[in-house]
Amino acid sequence: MEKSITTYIEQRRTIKPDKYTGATLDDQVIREMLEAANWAPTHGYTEPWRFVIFTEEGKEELIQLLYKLDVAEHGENEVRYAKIRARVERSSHIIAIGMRRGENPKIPFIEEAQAVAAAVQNMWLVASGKGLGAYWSTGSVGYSNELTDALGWDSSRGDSAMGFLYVGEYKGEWPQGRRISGYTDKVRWNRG
Ligand SMILES: Cc1cc2nc3c(=O)[nH]c(=O)nc-3n(C[C@H](O)[C@H](O)[C@H](O)COP(=O)(O)O)c2cc1C
Repeated sequence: MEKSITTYIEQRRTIKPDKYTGATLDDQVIREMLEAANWAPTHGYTEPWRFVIFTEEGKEELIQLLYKLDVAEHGENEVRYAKIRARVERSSHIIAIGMRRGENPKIPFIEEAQAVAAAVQNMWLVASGKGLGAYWSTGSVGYSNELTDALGWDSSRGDSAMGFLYVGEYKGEWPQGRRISGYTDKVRWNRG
């Protein structure tokens, strides 16, 4: 039987790079994810999501960039360097996520950020639906001006990086999801 959309949503999972096989996926699956991202909703067709895809030799550049930002915050640290390297190397593609501010001043920052999050969710659903590992990491530098500008966006005009979606092949058992409470604890109905 075909899976329903709610099942895809419930089975979307965070799977971190230490669980990936290390194999390189065909770019085609990433293109499908990006196509899904581009169908996210926006207020005023601003379509603010931007992505930089690091794969193959590009991963080395990302390791150096992430470590440079990490050193600025924590100083030189070999253990941290090894963690950054392993996370990137185990991944097949790492999608740097950005929000590019539109020209319409009536659209507030929060709406552009929400649109980007919707785009990431779309990508993530496609990845999980294909049984791939995916992990959205923001960490301490995920929104920084330094990262934003290093990725080719412009923090001075309000653009912002929004972390990374790590993607990789996963062969393990599909993880169980967990929620602290059901939706009924977060919802109030009003029928007048
Ligand atoms: C905007 C955003 C940023 C996140 N950043 C991190 C992060 O920096 N580190 C981390 O371990 N998990 C991060 N996560 C993943 C969450 O921890 C994860 O989604 C949560 O544990 C629920 O698991 P699930 O995605 O399998 O439902 C982030 C998730 C979102 C939505």
